[in-house]
Amino acid sequence: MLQLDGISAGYGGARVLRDVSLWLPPKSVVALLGTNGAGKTTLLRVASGLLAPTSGRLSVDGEDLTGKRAHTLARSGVCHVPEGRGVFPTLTVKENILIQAAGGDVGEAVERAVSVFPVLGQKLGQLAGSLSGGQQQMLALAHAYVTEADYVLLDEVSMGLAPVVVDEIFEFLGRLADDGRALLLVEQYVSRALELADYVYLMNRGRIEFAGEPGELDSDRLVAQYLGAHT
Ligand SMILES: Nc1ncnc2c1ncn2[C@@H]1O[C@H](COP(=O)(O)OP(=O)(O)OP(=O)(O)O)[C@@H](O)[C@H]1O
Repeated sequence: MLQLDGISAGYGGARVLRDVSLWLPPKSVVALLGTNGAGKTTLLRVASGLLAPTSGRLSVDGEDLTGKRAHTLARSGVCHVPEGRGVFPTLTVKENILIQAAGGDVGEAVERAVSVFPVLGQKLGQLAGSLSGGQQQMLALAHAYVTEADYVLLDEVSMGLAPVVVDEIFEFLGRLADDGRALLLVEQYVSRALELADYVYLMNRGRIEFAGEPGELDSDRLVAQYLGAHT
């Protein structure tokens, strides 16, 4: 279990998260939804060790990792696919995969990445920055599969992509979930996220305002209060 208990965090003097608790059980899919600026990205950053909380506790499989850096969280099985294109644009696709593999077998890593997104196999020597937006996102997402992370944090990975690419990405997320990875999904395509999710948290102004199963959510209220047009 990836567990955040009573987390407060922010940037400089600005407090963003206020006493947030969220649990991501193994092999589950949890959706984290909320308005722009609610603190979803900040929560993922705390969960992956990119931002130290000012109070509260972060643990993975029972081990207290509060205040530990991102590489320690990565070693404990946490993979963060960040907002935007999480690739190194001036490195080739193959070099990006090599970095994702973090010292593992490169040939095997390339094979795994290409098995989930075959198009990457034709682009291995190309600079990641020259790929289309969708292909860059596929490369970023391949990280989760290549590293065999148990807990995958996904920050709006379908943002700004063509519908056909969004379909492919959701298919991949379903495959990751079937593969037994736990997914924490921050997503603007709410209904698609809820189709995959076992559990959902709604966040507003740095606090969790609802936690429960998707079936318990009143979808009209959800759309009106939190989300705007992307359903
Ligand atoms: N690096 C930063 N320095 C200072 N303030 C920040 C920083 N990153 C985010 N914030 C502020 O923290 C608050 C929460 O931002 P965050 O990105 O976590 O929200 P979010 O729910 O992910 O929103 P969005 O859907 O717009 O990405 C916002 O008020 C934002 O302006």
